[in-house]
Amino acid sequence: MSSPVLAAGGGGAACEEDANLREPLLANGDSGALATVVVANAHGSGGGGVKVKGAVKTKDGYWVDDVHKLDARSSAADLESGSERPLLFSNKKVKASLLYPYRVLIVIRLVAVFLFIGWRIKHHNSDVMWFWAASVAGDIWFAFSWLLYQLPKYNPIKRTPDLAALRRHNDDDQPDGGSILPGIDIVVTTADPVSEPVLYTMNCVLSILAVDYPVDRYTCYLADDSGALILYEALVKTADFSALWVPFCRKHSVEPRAPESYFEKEGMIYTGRSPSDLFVKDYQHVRREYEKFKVRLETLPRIIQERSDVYNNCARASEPKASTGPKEASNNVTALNFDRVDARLPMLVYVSREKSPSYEHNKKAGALNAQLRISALLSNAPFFINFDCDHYINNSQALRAAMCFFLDPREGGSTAFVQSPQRFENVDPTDRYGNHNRVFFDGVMYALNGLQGPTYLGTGCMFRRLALYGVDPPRWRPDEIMVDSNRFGNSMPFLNSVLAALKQERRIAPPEIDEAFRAEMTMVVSSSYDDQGTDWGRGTGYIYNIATEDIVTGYRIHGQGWLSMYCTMEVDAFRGTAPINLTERLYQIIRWSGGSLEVFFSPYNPLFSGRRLHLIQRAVYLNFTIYPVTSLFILLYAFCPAMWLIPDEILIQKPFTRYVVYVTIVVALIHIIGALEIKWAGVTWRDWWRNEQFFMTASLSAYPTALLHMVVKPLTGKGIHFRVTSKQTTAEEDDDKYADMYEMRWVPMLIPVAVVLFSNVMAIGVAMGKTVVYGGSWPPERRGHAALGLLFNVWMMAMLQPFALAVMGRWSKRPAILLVLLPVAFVVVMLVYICVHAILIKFLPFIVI
Ligand SMILES: O=c1ccn([C@@H]2O[C@H](COP(=O)(O)OP(=O)(O)O[C@H]3O[C@H](CO)[C@@H](O)[C@H](O)[C@H]3O)[C@@H](O)[C@H]2O)c(=O)[nH]1
Ligand SMILES: [Mn+2]
Repeated sequence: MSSPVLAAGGGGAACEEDANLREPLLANGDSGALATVVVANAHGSGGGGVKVKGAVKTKDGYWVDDVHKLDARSSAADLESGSERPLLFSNKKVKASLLYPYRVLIVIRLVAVFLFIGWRIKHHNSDVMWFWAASVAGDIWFAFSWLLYQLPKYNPIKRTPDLAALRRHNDDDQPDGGSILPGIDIVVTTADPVSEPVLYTMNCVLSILAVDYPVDRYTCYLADDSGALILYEALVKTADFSALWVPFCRKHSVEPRAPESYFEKEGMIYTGRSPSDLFVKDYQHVRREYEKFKVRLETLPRIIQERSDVYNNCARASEPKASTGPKEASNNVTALNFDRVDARLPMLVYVSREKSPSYEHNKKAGALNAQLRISALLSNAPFFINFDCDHYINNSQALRAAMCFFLDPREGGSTAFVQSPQRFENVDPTDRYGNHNRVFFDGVMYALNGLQGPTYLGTGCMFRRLALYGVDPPRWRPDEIMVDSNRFGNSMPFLNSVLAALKQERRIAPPEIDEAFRAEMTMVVSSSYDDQGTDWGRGTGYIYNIATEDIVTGYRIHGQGWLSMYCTMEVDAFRGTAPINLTERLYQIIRWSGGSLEVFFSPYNPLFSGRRLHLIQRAVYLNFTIYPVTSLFILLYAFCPAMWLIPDEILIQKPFTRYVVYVTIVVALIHIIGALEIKWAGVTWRDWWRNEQFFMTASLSAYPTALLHMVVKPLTGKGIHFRVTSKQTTAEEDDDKYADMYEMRWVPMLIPVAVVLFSNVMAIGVAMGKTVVYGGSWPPERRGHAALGLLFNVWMMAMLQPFALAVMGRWSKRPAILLVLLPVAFVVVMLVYICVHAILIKFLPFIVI
C-alpha cells in the first residue's frame, strides 16, 4: 500500500505578523528584551503569583572565543556596513589554562603506557604464561584504542549560532517583509504504532508544525513504515488540532511546542507579551482542547476496530454501514482571539510505502530514501531533516539555528549536515544506565567539531539535500553532474527535481496532484524502486545493510570532503526518549556495536575508503568501527577474581607489586584526564562514572554478543537486526514514572555479566575465609598481594553496580540495600568456606582448598 495524502494544505489568510510576536526564546540571541515569566502552577485555578526569572546563565566558563577560526575576509566592520554576508555563528575553543594541562597529561599517559607495555614484555614472567601473553595483547589493544579515542580531542571547538543575525539578514531586511530563508523538508519516521506510542509521534508532528520558521518554506512528512490506518487518522486529527495549537504557540511564544511536554511543566512558562490574565484564559482553553484531542487519539483503535467489524459484517449484506465514530466538535478555534496572529499552517503529508516479501525494504534507511524521493516531487527543499518519532523540537528556534551554519559565508557552502545533540527526558534522575551519554554527546562531539565535524547521529540532523544524493562539495564538484537513471532510478520527474536541486531552486507551491502524478509518487516510494540496479543505499541516499545507517551515511559524506557542524543551544534544540529498561538498552547497544563492526567489514571500512577524509577523522571512524573488540580483553580480565577460588596463589605478572603500581598509574591517569575533560565538556562526574560503568556492563554482554553475531554472519548471512526500540512503558498502570526501569528481562547475553558478578561475590567471600584460615601463616608479601587483589574485586563490583541494581528489580528503589545485602553475602560465603575447610581438613586432608 502506498498512499501519499496531503492532509493539510498551507493556505489560510496571511495575517500581518506582529513584530512583538516574532521574538520567542532567543536563548542564543542577543535580544535580552524578554523576561521569562513563570505563572505559578494554576491547574485551572487562574494565575497566582508571577515570578520573573533572570537571564539564563551560560556554562561556557572554560571556553574562549577562537579568533583564528574567524575569516579575516569578513571583519566586524564589513558586516555592519552590509557589504559582506554576515557571520552567523561564533567559535569557541577551550581555555589555554585547561587545554594545555589536558594535552600534557595525555602525553604523560602515552609515555606511561609505552613504559608499562615495554616493562611487561621485558619481564615475561608469570605463573600462567598463556594468560600473561593474552593480557599483554590486551594491554596493547587497550593502548591502541585509547589512542584512537584520545587523539581527536586535542582541539575541541564549540559553535554558537547567532539567531539574531540570521533574522536580521534573512527576515527583517527584505523589502517585501517576507523571508528569504531556504526551504526545509522535515520527515518523522515511525514503524510501529504499538511500540512507538501514537501520542508521542503526534507530539513530534505538532512541535514541527509550530516551529518558528516561515510556513511557506517547510513541509512536514510523516513516514509511516507500519502502514497503519490509525496513524493516518491520528494525523488527520492532529492537523485539525494544530489549527488551534499553532497560533496559540505563536501568540504567546509558548515553549516547548510539543503539547505533552508543555503541559507537563510545573508552571505555565510564559514568554509572550499579552497581559498574563489573557494568557491564562487561552492556556486553559487550549489545555482542555488538548485533553479532548488525547481522548480522540486513545479511542481511535476502538473506533477503527468497530468500523472494521461493521464493514466485515455488512460486506456480505448489501449495504455496508461503516461508522466513522462519533462526530466530534472541532477545536473551537474561534473561542480564542487570533486577530494579529499568523494562523497559517505548513504543508503536512502522510506517506506510507509499499512493502513486499519480494523486496528488501531496508528499514529506516529505506524509509528515509523513499522520503527523499517523494519530498523531491512534492516540495524539493534544498535542506532535509529527519526525526525519530520519539523525539521532538524542544526549542522553536532549532531549525533557524541549524540554518545559521549553512548560510554562513565561511564554510557554509561546504557544510553537508548540522547535527544537534540528542537529549532525553524520560531518564531516571540518577541515569542508572548511562542513557544521557553526555561523555559522548558533549566530549566526543565537541572534539570532532574541531576536525571535519560530528558524525551523523540518526535524528535531529539537518542535511543539504545534494550531499545526501552523493554529490561532491563545491570545491571538487565537476561542472557537469550526471543525473542519470542508473544512479537515481527511472522517474523522470525525480530526475528533473535533482537538476532543480542542483540550482538550489525550490518549488514553493505543491504541484497539481492528478492520477499520473499519484502514480509517480507511488512508484518512487516503493521499495522496488531501489532494487532496479540503482545506486540508492550505496552512493546515493542513506546507506543500506548496515544497522547503524547513521554513522555510515555520515562517513560516506565526510569521505567526499564535506564538513559537518555540531549545533548546541542553551535550551536543547530537540528532545527524545531513551530505553530505561536494561534489556532494551542493551539490545540498542547490540545494534549500535554490531552496526559498527558491520561497517568495518563493508566497503566503507575507514582504513581503505573515504578518500577526502581528514587523517584524524579517519582515526575516529576507525575507532567507531572496532571498539567492541575491546570487550574480549575486558572479559578476560573480568574473570580474574575467580582465581580466589583456586587453592594456589596465581600471579599474572611478576614482580607483582611493581605491576600493580604500573596498572594503578595507568588507570588513575585516565581518570585525571577525565577530570579535565568533564570540565570543558560541561558534564558531571556522575555522567563520567555512569559512562564507565555502562561500558563495563556492555563489555560483558552486548559487545561480545555483537562480536558473536559478526562471527556467525558469514554462515547465516544475516546482519544485525533492526529491532525497533520499544518506547512503551508500563508506567501507565503504575504511579512510578520509572516503573519500566525495574523490569529486566533475562536474556542469554546477560549470562557473562551475571557470572562475573556472581564470581566476584564468591571470590570476596572466599578471600575473607582464606584470610581467616591461612592469613596468619602467609608471608607479608602474599598478604600484600591479597590486599591488592581484593581492591580489584571491589572496583569490579563498583563498576557492575547498575547491573546489580537491575537484578534487584523493584528492590532497587532503595539502592542502599546493596550496601547491606553484599556484606551479608560475603560473610555467608566466608562462613561456608571456613566450615567446608574445617570439614575437609578433618575427613579428607588430601584435598586442599
Ligand atoms: O523499519 C524501520 C525501523 C525503524 N524505523 C524508525 O527508525 C527510528 C529509530 O528507531 P529506534 O528503534 O527508536 O532506534 P533507537 O535505538 O532509539 O535509535 C538510535 O539509533 C539508530 C541507529 O541504530 C538511529 O537511526 C536513531 O536515530 C537513533 O536515535 C524510529 O523513528 C523508527 O520508527 C523505521 O522508520 N523503519
Ligand atoms: Mn529512539
